[in-house]
Amino acid sequence: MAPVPATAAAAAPAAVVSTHEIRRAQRADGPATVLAIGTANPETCVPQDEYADFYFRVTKSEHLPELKNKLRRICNKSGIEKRFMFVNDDVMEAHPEFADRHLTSLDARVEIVSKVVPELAAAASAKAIAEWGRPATDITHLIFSTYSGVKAPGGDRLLASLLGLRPTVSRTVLSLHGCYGGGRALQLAKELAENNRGARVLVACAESTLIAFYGPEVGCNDTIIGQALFGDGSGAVIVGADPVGAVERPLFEMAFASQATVPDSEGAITMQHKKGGMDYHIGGGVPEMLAGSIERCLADAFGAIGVAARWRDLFWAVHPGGRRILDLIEEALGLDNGAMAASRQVLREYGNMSGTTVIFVLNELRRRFVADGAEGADWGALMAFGPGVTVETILLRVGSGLKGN
Ligand SMILES: CCCCCCCCCCCCCCCCCC(=O)SCCNC(=O)CCNC(=O)[C@H](O)C(C)(C)COP(=O)(O)OP(=O)(O)OC[C@H]1O[C@@H](n2cnc3c(N)ncnc32)[C@H](O)[C@@H]1OP(=O)(O)O
Repeated sequence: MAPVPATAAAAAPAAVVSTHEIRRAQRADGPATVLAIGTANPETCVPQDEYADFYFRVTKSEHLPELKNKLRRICNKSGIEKRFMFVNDDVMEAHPEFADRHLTSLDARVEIVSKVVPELAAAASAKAIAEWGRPATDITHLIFSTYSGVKAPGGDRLLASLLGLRPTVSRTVLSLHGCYGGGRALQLAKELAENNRGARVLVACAESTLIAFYGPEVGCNDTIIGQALFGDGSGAVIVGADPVGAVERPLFEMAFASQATVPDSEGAITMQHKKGGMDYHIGGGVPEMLAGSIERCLADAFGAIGVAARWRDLFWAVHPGGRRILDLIEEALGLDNGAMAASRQVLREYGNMSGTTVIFVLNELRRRFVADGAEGADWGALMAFGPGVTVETILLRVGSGLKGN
């Protein structure tokens, strides 16, 4: 053992405190709680019934009428009415190479998204911080999730600076989690908030399809399905334990969180950055695969905390990956058609914004609780899915800030 220098020995505390005591003092007393939510979208809004015309025009693909009809058919059945996006006529005029995935375009795409995605996240975060009611410098941890982040220093650094966060804010980036990014970020925020007394964690998810926007190709149905479903948006949540009475408003308590990987599902959803933009695959059997796994995930989660839950008594914040996913999950759990109204509303108004969508759903649920005085369900489940295939489950309880509105 190395000798202890005299100066270090002199600086040692008089009373010996065990690391167990130090650890106990660091832990929060209560559960991680959602304290504020904010959302934002880019300006360009395309109605779903005009999307096929827009897409085939800007990608100069009118010579493929069968694919255009297929996109129209899927758009009609998508349960989506409109979507927001950064891609518009100006972007495509400035970057005609984006229309052809075989041309090199990743550098140009990264150049754009590494600016606009953190800016969008800043817009959503600023709303969350304003609602929270405390200064941005009280944020202790930042978790930034996006599939557009392929650069260092990353969007988390730009976001922290746009918001004026303290230089000691502890930053983490989650990348390429796709549609389970929001669920993963919230789970991580729960761990941080409960294990660091006084921590206030800003979760910011932001997605832009610009990184993966290219023209249609015969034989590549993934492109058509992606074009029919996905949109751009950002959602931000502030999570902390032991809310400060007069200032902070507990919206949802996070009682338990878990992650599960669906067996034999590795190739079902994939994403990979390539020279012509982000390549993705969404297998045809994804809705069935999720519907077949969801009940086990819920039973395991409620079993772990010893709560006997009846599915139809819960409130639901489920990632609306596609209309059929919500239909099959409702069927698998024996739920009424209205159980996932918040997810369906977000799908209708924004499409699938990948990892950020579940935050929009949480915001919509909050809106509904405020509107009806938090009548009804006390317990609920947030569920998000993505590549892996990965299922994130968070058990929620309505917070005191939503009761008696
Ligand atoms: C803003 C714009 C720009 C966008 C750019 C794109 C950028 C995307 C970038 C993001 C990539 C990230 C991906 C990774 C993350 C995924 C995470 C998830 O959400 S996981 C969840 C991801 N979401 C899902 O998994 C979507 C779930 N699916 C659904 O919700 C529904 O199936 C539906 C709405 C698509 C169609 O309604 P439904 O009642 O089923 O109607 P029908 O039975 O009548 O079929 C109509 C047509 O659809 C066809 N088709 C169907 N599926 C697929 C497929 N996978 N594949 C190909 N085709 C498919 C079918 O063959 C038929 O064709 P046709 O015979 O007419 O020629």
